Amino acid sequence: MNASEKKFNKAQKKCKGKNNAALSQIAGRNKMVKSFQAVNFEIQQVYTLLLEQAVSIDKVADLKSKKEQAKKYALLYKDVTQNWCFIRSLLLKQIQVADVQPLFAFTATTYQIVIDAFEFIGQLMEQKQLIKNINLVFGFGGEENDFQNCNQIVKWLKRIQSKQSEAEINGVQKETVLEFKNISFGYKQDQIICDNFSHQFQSGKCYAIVGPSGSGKSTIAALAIRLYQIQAGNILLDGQNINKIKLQELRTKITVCNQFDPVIANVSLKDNICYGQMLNDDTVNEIMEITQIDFIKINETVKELSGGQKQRIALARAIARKQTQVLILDESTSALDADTENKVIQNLILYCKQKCIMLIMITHRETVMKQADIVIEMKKQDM
Ligand SMILES: Nc1ncnc2c1ncn2[C@@H]1O[C@H](COP(=O)(O)OP(=O)(O)OP(=O)(O)O)[C@@H](O)[C@H]1O
Repeated sequence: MNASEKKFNKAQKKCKGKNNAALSQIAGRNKMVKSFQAVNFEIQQVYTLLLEQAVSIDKVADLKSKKEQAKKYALLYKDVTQNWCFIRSLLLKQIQVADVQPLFAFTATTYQIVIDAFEFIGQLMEQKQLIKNINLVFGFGGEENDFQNCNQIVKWLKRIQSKQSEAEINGVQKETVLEFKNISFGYKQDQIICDNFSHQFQSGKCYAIVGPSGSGKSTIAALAIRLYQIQAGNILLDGQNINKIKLQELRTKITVCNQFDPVIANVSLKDNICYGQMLNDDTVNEIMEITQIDFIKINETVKELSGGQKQRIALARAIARKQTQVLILDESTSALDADTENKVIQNLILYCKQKCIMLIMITHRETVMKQADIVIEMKKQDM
């Protein structure tokens, strides 16, 4: 066991039971947020929370002189808004500072989010002592300056948000090829998960990726959207190396609906599905039909949901992304009963064929596998 693994194990022990589960969940949700790149929606969510906190402040004095400072904060904020699950959990007091302290010991990149979020909060509160700052964010009982920053951020976020909304509409569908060319990857140097994997995926076709647990199916999805860097080979989207494609653009073209607990915001079903995009009610209703969402009305606020209901909203959100050319479903229907799952998969396949979207389903279910045009079997590597 090397030094970082020892640290990791020690930290995990400290971060007992419930906290550990909550943090893993947040890390998973954060991955989902990263892959969706729906920054404007995330901004709106955090913005609402901040606004609620700052509501008692009437107006901001001397905005102009603080413009540059506010811009800096806003840009920083935008960058880390991808980590909003974590920040939001802090703001909502769902987790406490003490819960996350052990994570500082983690060296794995997954937990970089924690450090990013802490750095952000630190900078937001103008470099004051870190923990003290976090308490200020929690309570918003701080000095006037903090509120001013908060209001300025809000204004800048609004501008960033309106620009992004404009950019996100007008999706076009076209023929797409996603090619994995002799790729090799392992999370650790001495542990190969994908060994010389190659496959060419075409749009309009439906694929199933199957194989034993741990064979690297989800890893393939993560590599396609550059959550990790491959160690050998190339991944090409329409002939272009994905490393050369802007992350935002790549993750707009390739949507991964993963098996993590999806982020469901306490807003209307429509807003949860649109997730920052502008869609009309007819489109949302059509998506609800495809994904068999019949347990809640379009304008109803989403509250308590079962696992299968959450999964259907996550699926709806994935297919609602207008610029998606490649849709990867990573066991996205695993919590549905057999009947509903079959209906949803059938509808999805039809929808993707009509729209010329490449559909890749990662699954353990034979019924799902049977509906695919092409089945790709992953093999577990010897460790
Ligand atoms: N973030 C990570 N850090 C380190 N190892 C990881 C990480 N994610 C997955 N692994 C390891 O990589 C291997 C492949 O995992 P992956 O999730 O891709 O498999 P899978 O075929 O999708 O499995 P399942 O069918 O159980 O979902 C597993 O041994 C897993 O423990």
